Amino acid sequence: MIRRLLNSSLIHLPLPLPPPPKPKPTTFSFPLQTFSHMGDTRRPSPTPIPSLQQSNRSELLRALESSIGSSFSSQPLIPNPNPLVIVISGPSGVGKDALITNLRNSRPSIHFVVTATTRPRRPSEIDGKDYLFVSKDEFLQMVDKDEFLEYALVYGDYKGVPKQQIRDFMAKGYDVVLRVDIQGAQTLRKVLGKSAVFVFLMAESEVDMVERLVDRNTETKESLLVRISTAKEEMKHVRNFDYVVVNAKGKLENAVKLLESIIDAEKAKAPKVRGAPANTLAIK
Ligand SMILES: Nc1ncnc2c1ncn2[C@@H]1O[C@H](COP(=O)(O)OP(=O)(O)OP(=O)(O)O)[C@@H](O)[C@H]1O
Repeated sequence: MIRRLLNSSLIHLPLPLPPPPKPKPTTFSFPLQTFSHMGDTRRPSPTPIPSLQQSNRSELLRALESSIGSSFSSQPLIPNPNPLVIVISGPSGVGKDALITNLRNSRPSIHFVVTATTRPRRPSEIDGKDYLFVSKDEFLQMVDKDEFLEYALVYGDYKGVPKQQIRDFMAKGYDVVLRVDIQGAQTLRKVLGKSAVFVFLMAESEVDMVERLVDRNTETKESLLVRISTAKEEMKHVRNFDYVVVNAKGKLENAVKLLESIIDAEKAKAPKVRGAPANTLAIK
């Protein structure tokens, strides 16, 4: 079974894929000579600057270039930002899957990493799209082959983030979103540090969170109790995250919008602000 899985390529990618972002320019040019030659007697006398209103545009630009002492580059002043890794986590039942399903629709250019899991597939889920459903033996063989960036035993089932998918998509310039439980987020923080963006998703109140789990109708009484008591404990980890998104009852779209704003703001950060550029992540 595991051989079939590996031979048929571990990564079941959602197709068709949107076009990847445009590749970055390889050079970054900036007019460095600006005023450094002022007073240099060897410099040829600058072309007189014609009237700003009446002159022809290219004539004016040539005269300005000549006065400045360098030509104006049409390359972007700031190269395209590096691909971003966004880690979405939060207690059970807060709406992580629901949020990601909605984000998928609004941001088709993001790659959503398909987590491998040994838990049974829920009726609404599609193998290879929502999760990669594997047996326990298959999962453990993948562990032996060091195929996971992070994996954990969550409520009796294994879940793991396949490395190769992240490498492949980041190499093509895609931003990637990972969905992990709280222990997974802690491990990923150690592996990725500040080069990934960690988002903690929470419900507005405990009662909302419990109601969502009950209404989802996927748990036994026992597993419901474990999830609820774990969730209370997990709320303490919120301070280790970069952002908190509250998924208020009936307002999933607001949570999606906030997450999109976070992604946009992270992409717009000045290059020096973030730590190591995300696409230089050492995923071994
Ligand atoms: N804002 C919301 N208001 C009401 N119900 C919601 C909201 N967001 C999600 N839900 C519902 O809450 C239930 C739990 O959501 P979901 O399965 O996405 O949680 P999860 O965090 O992925 O849980 P788990 O970690 O256990 O897989 C689902 O039935 C989902 O449709």
